[in-house]
Amino acid sequence: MRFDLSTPRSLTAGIALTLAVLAGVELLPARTLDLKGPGIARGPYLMTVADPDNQTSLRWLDAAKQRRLRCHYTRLETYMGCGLTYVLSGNDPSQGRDLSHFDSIEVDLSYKGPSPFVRLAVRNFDPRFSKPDDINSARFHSVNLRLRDIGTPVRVDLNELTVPDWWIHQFDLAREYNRPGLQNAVSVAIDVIMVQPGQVHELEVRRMVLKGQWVSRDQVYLGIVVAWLLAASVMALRGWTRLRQRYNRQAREIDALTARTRQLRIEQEKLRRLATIDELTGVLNRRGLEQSLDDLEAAAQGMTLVLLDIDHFKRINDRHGHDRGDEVLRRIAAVVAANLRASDVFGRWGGEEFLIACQGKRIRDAARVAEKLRERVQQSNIDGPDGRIAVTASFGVALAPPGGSTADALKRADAALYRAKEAGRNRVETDKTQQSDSPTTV
Ligand SMILES: Nc1nc2c(ncn2[C@@H]2O[C@H](COP(=O)(O)OP(=O)(O)OP(=O)(O)O)[C@@H](O)[C@H]2O)c(=O)[nH]1
Repeated sequence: MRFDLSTPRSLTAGIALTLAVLAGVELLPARTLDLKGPGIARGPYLMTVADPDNQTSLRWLDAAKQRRLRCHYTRLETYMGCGLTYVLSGNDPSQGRDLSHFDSIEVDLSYKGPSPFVRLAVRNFDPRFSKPDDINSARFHSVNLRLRDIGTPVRVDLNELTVPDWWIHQFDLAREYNRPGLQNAVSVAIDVIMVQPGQVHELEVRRMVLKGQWVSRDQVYLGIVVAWLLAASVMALRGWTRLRQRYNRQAREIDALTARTRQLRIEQEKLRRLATIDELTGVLNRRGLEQSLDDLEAAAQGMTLVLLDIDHFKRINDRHGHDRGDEVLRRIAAVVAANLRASDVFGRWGGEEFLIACQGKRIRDAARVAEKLRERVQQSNIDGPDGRIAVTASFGVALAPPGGSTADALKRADAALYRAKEAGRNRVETDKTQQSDSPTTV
């Protein structure tokens, strides 16, 4: 199963696992170390010095079990030890046991005597300052157990152990060395201090067991937090990657759509152009001309219209054939186009008839343009296998004043053209009804 926190199933599984781990930590049996157990510590040793008299002042009451000891000093000695020691180091006095994993020590002891408390002490060998040949240089930690606290098994938290002032003063070390720490404990002792001559102290140590967790709760909690953070990070990363992939895919789709739209626009433009272009001559066809005239009319700036009709074109067709007739049409279109301005609108109005719309021209100027075109057409004789084709054209010119009707102007241009034909062809006639010399431009 893929662990995905975004699914309710995985989330439930994650929560269940967390609860199971938390419960497991609570239910896990405690880690124990019985100092009196076999092979754990050497001893217990009586706290004697090499003074043969002390042998009698300090002795086991049960030599076989070595649990009960009695101290009775009859006179003041240099060292009046009254207690027992468990040695945790082996042959190498600098190698002790790491007790830092333990939280507490359970002691079961009894005491009879005048002392108000019994002392529990642990020494820790620290290679930074402890010397193997001087056990006193191993850092001393102790806690005093008052009489009301003993007699029955008592649990002493290892945090209660402190480094006493006398030890700090004696070694005068840097402050950080005086902090409690049991990473390398070399001995654990139970004793009575400030023993006076004549006093009798009886001490029995029945149990000394260290207790702790196999895994520290803090570590477990930290592990759980880290695991959830990791899972959340993986989720976030996966989500981000998915978003990124979706974004890239959509970006690619948008690119493809944009390219397709661009292509369609180009094709549409091509089609639009094709629909407005005369296939034979390549100039605007009637539809194209009508669109352009509509635009000019909408601009309301006025225009002059020149209708051009090839003279006796039927005869050309008849004499030279339809193909040559087509060629003449193409040639005339080219000649006219070459003699117009870019702003002029020009196209084939139908058959052998062409229309020129000049924006903002006086009718006189338009007539002049028509005259020039007439000459150019006349000069454009077309040579062919069956001889030269003489071509002329007649022109009708009319004015569409600003805001005036183009259709009306076209009729008048047509009437003028008719007159040109009537008058013998190869000539320019202008519309008489709307003659005006005022410019149509603003
Ligand atoms: N080759 C060719 N001929 C065409 C085309 N369109 C029209 N025509 C011909 O053009 C001729 C026009 O003849 P008419 O309208 O009688 O006019 P015309 O012979 O030019 O006489 P006028 O205009 O009076 O000088 C017809 O014979 C049409 O068939 C074309 O695309 N190609």
